[in-house]
Amino acid sequence: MKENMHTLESNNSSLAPDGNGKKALRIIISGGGTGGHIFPAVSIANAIKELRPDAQILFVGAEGRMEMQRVPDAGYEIIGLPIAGFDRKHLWKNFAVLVKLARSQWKARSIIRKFRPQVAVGVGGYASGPTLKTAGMMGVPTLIQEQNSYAGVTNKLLAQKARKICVAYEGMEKFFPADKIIMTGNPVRQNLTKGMPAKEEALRTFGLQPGKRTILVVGGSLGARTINDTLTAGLSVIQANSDVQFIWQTGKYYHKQVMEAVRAAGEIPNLYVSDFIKDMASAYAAADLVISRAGAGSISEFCLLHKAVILVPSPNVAEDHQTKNALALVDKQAAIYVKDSEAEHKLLQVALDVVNEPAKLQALSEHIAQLALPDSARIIAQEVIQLAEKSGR
Ligand SMILES: CC(=O)N[C@H]1[C@@H](OP(=O)(O)OP(=O)(O)OC[C@H]2O[C@@H](n3ccc(=O)[nH]c3=O)[C@H](O)[C@@H]2O)O[C@H](CO)[C@@H](O)[C@@H]1O
Repeated sequence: MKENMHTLESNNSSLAPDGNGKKALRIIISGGGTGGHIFPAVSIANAIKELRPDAQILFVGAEGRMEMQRVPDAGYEIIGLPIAGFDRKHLWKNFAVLVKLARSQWKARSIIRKFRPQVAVGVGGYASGPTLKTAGMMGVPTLIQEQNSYAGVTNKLLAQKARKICVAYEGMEKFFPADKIIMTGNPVRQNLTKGMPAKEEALRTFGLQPGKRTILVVGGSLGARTINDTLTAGLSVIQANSDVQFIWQTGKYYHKQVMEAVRAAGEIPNLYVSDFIKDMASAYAAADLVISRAGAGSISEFCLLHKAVILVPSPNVAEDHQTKNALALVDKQAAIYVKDSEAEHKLLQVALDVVNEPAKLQALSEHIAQLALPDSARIIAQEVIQLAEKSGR
């Protein structure tokens, strides 16, 4: 923290215009909790930097959450707030949550005072609440980005004060003031759309063989119990189908248990297992077919990369929004849908059938490609820069 504060102080010394006579930009991006919030944020930051390399960008996240590792990995500075979510099961525990919220607002205030941003961008997740609320109260213009077809609680609250609301689905006027909405799609990390590795090279990074059909299995940024249980129960099927290879992301929480089962099953050379895949560009390049949860960010990536996919939406998310995300694709023959409750008895067989049917893979890929919304990060970055330039700060 001391180090962060040191950087903040040095940021203060650069409030003057840059060498080109343009105003030096200072932008806060806040939110996180899961990859679905963090990676769009990183992508927006990258696009701002592409347009304005002089811009200073500071992330504000939640202490102990995934963004505290992933944002520095992407090359940006982040400060954590001591924020936590409300515990709906144990109401008595929420006193501590309220104290953390107050401390977070106080800390956000001090960060904003020191960094003096011209704009604060919220991408959803715990930290964006206190950061954007405080920014709004201090007169800093705010922009929010909603990834899903169903608006999160934090974004709904922040929408009243926000200047712009960037969305990825039609019909978001149900949640947000229509005049602030801009249809941008979800920003995807630039390394996934530019300069992907060749398939053979990608397979080698996972220790897999070139020339074999490959299935990438991802359970969103945190992993998915149903998908992991299905593959664990199917280890002998995977072993028996050695002409098909698997790249399996388990998520941090399930990794140990999965690895025990994999070790007990004996040698499976056609299987690569990891808790989290940092190099998603290689994972996508290697895959002929993807099995995945239906998180909004993942779906945007499948569309942009034209990936044939089987979606197993999580039934445990607000308003069942992953099923809605998935059905929007399934209705256009752009994805295959397997219900969470049916995954264990049919997912693996459906995947093995489809991956061996080139015409089906091709059709899925062509249909999903039509749903891609490219340029999302750049469009959002332009909005952010415009707000910053207009602000009197
Ligand atoms: C359980 C839950 O609350 N899920 C929500 C969460 O999903 P989740 O955090 O899983 O997010 P998404 O599916 O939207 O995106 C996952 C992101 O993680 C990346 N990735 C994934 C695995 C991996 O090993 N490495 C890696 O880099 C993917 O490339 C993608 O960029 O946020 C989404 C966007 O708000 C929501 O739609 C989801 O419903």
